[in-house]
Amino acid sequence: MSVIAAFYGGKSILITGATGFLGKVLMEKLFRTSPDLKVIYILVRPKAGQTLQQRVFQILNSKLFEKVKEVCPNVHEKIRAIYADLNQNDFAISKEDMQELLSCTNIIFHCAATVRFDDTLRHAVQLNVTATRQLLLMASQMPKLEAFIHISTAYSNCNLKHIDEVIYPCPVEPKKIIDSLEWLDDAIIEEIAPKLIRDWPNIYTYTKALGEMVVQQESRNLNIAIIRPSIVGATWQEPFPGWVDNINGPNGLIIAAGKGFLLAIKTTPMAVADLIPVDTAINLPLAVGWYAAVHRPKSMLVYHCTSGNLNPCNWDKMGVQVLATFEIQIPLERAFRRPYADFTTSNFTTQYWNAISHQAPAIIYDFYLWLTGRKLRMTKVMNQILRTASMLEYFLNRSWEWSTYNTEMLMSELSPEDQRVFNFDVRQLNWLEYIENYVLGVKKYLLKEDMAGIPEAKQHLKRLRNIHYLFNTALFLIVWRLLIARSQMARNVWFFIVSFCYKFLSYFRASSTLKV
Ligand SMILES: CCCCCCCCCCCCCCCCCCCCCCCCCC(=O)SCCNC(=O)CCNC(=O)[C@H](O)C(C)(C)COP(=O)(O)OP(=O)(O)OC[C@H]1O[C@@H](n2cnc3c(N)ncnc32)[C@H](O)[C@@H]1OP(=O)(O)O
Ligand SMILES: NC(=O)C1=CN([C@@H]2O[C@H](COP(=O)(O)OP(=O)(O)OC[C@H]3O[C@@H](n4cnc5c(N)ncnc54)[C@H](OP(=O)(O)O)[C@@H]3O)[C@@H](O)[C@H]2O)C=CC1
Repeated sequence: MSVIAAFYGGKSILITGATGFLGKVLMEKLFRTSPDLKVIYILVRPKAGQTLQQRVFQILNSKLFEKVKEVCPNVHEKIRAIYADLNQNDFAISKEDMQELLSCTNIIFHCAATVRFDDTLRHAVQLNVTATRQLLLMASQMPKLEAFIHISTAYSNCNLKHIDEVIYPCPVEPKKIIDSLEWLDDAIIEEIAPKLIRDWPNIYTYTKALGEMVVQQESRNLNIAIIRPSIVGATWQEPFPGWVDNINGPNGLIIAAGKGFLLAIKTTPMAVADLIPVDTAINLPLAVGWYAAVHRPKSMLVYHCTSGNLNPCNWDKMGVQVLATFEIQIPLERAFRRPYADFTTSNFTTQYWNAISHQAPAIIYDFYLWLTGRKLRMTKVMNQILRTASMLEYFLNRSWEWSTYNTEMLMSELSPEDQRVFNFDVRQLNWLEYIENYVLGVKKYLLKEDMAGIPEAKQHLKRLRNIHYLFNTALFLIVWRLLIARSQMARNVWFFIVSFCYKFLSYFRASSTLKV
């Protein structure tokens, strides 16, 4: 029997960000392994025309929750969606709901955040810093609270090369930033943002670092732990391999490569691709929640949830495997070109590829759409992909060392059964198999493509390959013909090649005649 699963039995658990990528997987695992838990409170806002109930209904009826419904048939009764907007004072939670949360909650998993790299400083501070402070204030009024687990990111200190499992101070106090945002207007805030974030690559990582500082400063006598996952990817094993449902992190680029939109990207091939499967990234907080509540460590512990130092994989290996899977086994439907990718570290080559292989074909394709009276779209899609690629460049061209002392220590504290049920040992991960399942998951669960369409997609790739060869041959012949017409040197080379071939063939024919 799993000690951790038993620990969550009968508990009231509060999750923020439960409608997000990590939040959904966390909720699924809790219901599947501890179906006897009392209730999961989730703080949700209405979105895209859907009420809270519709959002919860959609999540519970998704493929991800299929196994949960078998193990925990009354899952609908155990989930309590509470209206909340983390951008508002007191999260806009009603008095009655607030009372219930304060008096009943045993464990908090704080996953909500804005993960956009290009968010405004005001919004990112509000969500990643102020809301965290507000939640800690709420937590301090919860008499039954046993543990508060804060999900941060391994890149919150990506301005450093070696990162330990400690909280590093930010140059400016979070409180000062929160206070000044109250009276500064948006234009000024955006002007000072680059000066504030200094050597952080974007507002997201900077505000996550501020969020950690707030957790440290406002921890009072709470039992808190911080988890820092690196780049979170599709599920490895649970509830089934390859599940993924958003275009963040690598997902958008994987699609762009598979569809043949993206043929090159500025990447250091040997840099470590520090991916972590989402099921691993939630098993660790679940184990930490148990450990913090039961063992009550004297100080707040930080846990790195990374793969680089235990089971490294580089971008080259990852890129090659992604492309091979698309090309040979699981092509995407209606690809624009054959999946192919070049890794370049030079700015000049990147600009060249962007102009010749990305923007020019997009413009030509849009011209064709215009001629045939259809809506232009390729240039917009291509610009979006190139913008995303340039935002991710920072992470594709650097490697970090994260120490994992606390994570490994926790691993050794678990019983063999818990090590199996709440596995976060990435040393057991087979990258090639994982990437294959990941690519399959992108096709099946993210793009919702039918597997029955694979033969047709393969035929389409074959046609694209033939068009590619035909196009290259025609281009070569045209260029060569023009060169011969205009340059004496080209004519000499041509003459040399033809006479060499002729001599070689004559010699070959003569020697075979002699043998007879
Ligand atoms: C060898 C490799 C070389 C490869 C060679 C070539 C390829 C070879 C193969 C590939 C190799 C494999 C690895 C690849 C490298 C991975 C690197 C990963 C590094 C990650 C580091 C992360 C570190 C930190 C980790 C963390 O700690 S945390 C999380 C990280 N955070 C993020 O990852 C957010 C980033 N992104 C943004 O910040 C925003 O995305 C932004 C970018 C500003 C754009 O923003 P924008 O242009 O506005 O575009 P979007 O709004 O995003 O959407 C755009 C459109 O897609 C639509 N759409 C949104 N959803 C969906 C959805 N489900 N389904 C369908 N559509 C959707 C949306 O409707 C909109 O369509 P529309 O409405 O325009 O028609
Ligand atoms: N994905 C990754 O690669 C990594 C993620 N992390 C961290 O993990 C955590 C979860 O990330 P992930 O699941 O990927 O992010 P998502 O963007 O998928 O989910 C974010 C969650 O926060 C909620 N949220 C955002 N704004 C509000 C608001 N104003 N009020 C209420 N809820 C809000 C969203 O709700 P709604 O659905 O309504 O928008 C959603 O549930 C974050 O803290 C992130 O920093 C760390 C490392 C890597």
